[in-house]
Amino acid sequence: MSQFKNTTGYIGSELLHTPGGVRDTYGVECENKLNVAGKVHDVMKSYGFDDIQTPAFEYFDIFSKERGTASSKEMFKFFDRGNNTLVLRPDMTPPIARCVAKYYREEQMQVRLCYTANTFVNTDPYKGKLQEVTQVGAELFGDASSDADAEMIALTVESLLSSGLKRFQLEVGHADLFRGIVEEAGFTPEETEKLHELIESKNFFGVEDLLDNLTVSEGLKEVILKLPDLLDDFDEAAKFVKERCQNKRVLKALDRLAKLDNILKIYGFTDYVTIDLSMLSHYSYYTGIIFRAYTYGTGEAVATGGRYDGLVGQFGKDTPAIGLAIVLDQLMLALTRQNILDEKLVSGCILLYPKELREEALNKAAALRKSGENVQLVRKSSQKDIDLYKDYAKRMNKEKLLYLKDKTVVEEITFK
Ligand SMILES: N[C@@H](Cc1c[nH]c[nH+]1)C(=O)O
Repeated sequence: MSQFKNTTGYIGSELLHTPGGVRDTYGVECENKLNVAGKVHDVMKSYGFDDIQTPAFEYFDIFSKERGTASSKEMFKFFDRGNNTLVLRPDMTPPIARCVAKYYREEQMQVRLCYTANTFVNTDPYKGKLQEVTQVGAELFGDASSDADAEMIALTVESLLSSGLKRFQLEVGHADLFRGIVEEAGFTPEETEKLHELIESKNFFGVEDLLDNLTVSEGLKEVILKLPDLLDDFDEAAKFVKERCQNKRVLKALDRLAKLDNILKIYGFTDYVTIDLSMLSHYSYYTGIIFRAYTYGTGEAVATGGRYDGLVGQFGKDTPAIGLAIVLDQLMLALTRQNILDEKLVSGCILLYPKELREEALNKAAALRKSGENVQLVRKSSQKDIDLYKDYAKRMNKEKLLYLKDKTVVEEITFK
């Protein structure tokens, strides 16, 4: 910040800014955000998840390269007094995995944990991406079954529906498909990274170019180039791949997706789900199914998740895991742009009293609060007209103004 007082001594507007990439949420927007977070959280609780909170910053090692989370350059780093490197968590999954290894080390059965927490990613602020987002997430440990896969997909669908969102698609893939294909092709890590990058940025001319310059069978080439178009019929897509690639990892992944597809039919959520065999994982800790949900109004995913059977083991407890996160800020953006949210939430009341009636007012406010009403006390200035208070109550989106006129008379003015 350059200077915050100008020559006349007034505080400059620089002081009112937040850094690029982070923002304030207030008023109706904040109310709506907390409401939606509450609804999603209720769905997670209804699936038997218990709450957990972890610190906003951790030792760097929790998020180091081996964990397979966000890259080091995408993290906000700083030092404690002992010169340890700390990071603002870019992702909730490694800290929860750490907790499971620490607090549930002996548990042999499922552990279900959920959270509402902010994550911080140090992206280029000029790219317009939020650097702090709220996630409402759930992680299921100790269950390697395809039933668990399907349940987490169902939970994602139900969480999104609970927010009021109606039109969205959950794309489901498998982390081992890409890995198996490049393994079969015998690509080097550098070639694999390049291919990953090109597919991720949907640069299929680039992909074709790259494949033309590598030694790779026609069949595999076809698989890599055609996969993104094979979204309509999973069985057809799987057949197409199997005819061209017999890699064990790939076959196992296809088998797993077929099982998932069958269980999802029982949930009745197949309309919301598309199996996309070309999907890539954005974090390398994923080992099984991966998924992301998209809707209108934002290009970014409103939910992300996947299976990560190797991560908790890195913290000392070998256990399978799968989880999801609803990206609340993206979801709110979509709900706003789709006109699903209330633009004006009216709630609570103001109890206005002259100072002579203080005791009556305090008693009345206490009684109203006990009965569940939200009450804001305002002492009336004898200089100010009642209309000023009416306008104020409206501006503050209150449902009503209660004006204590004398010991027993309350004038009620409602604004709904
Ligand atoms: N933490 C992941 C989502 C997730 C939760 N559990 C598994 N994956 C993300 O931020 O994208």
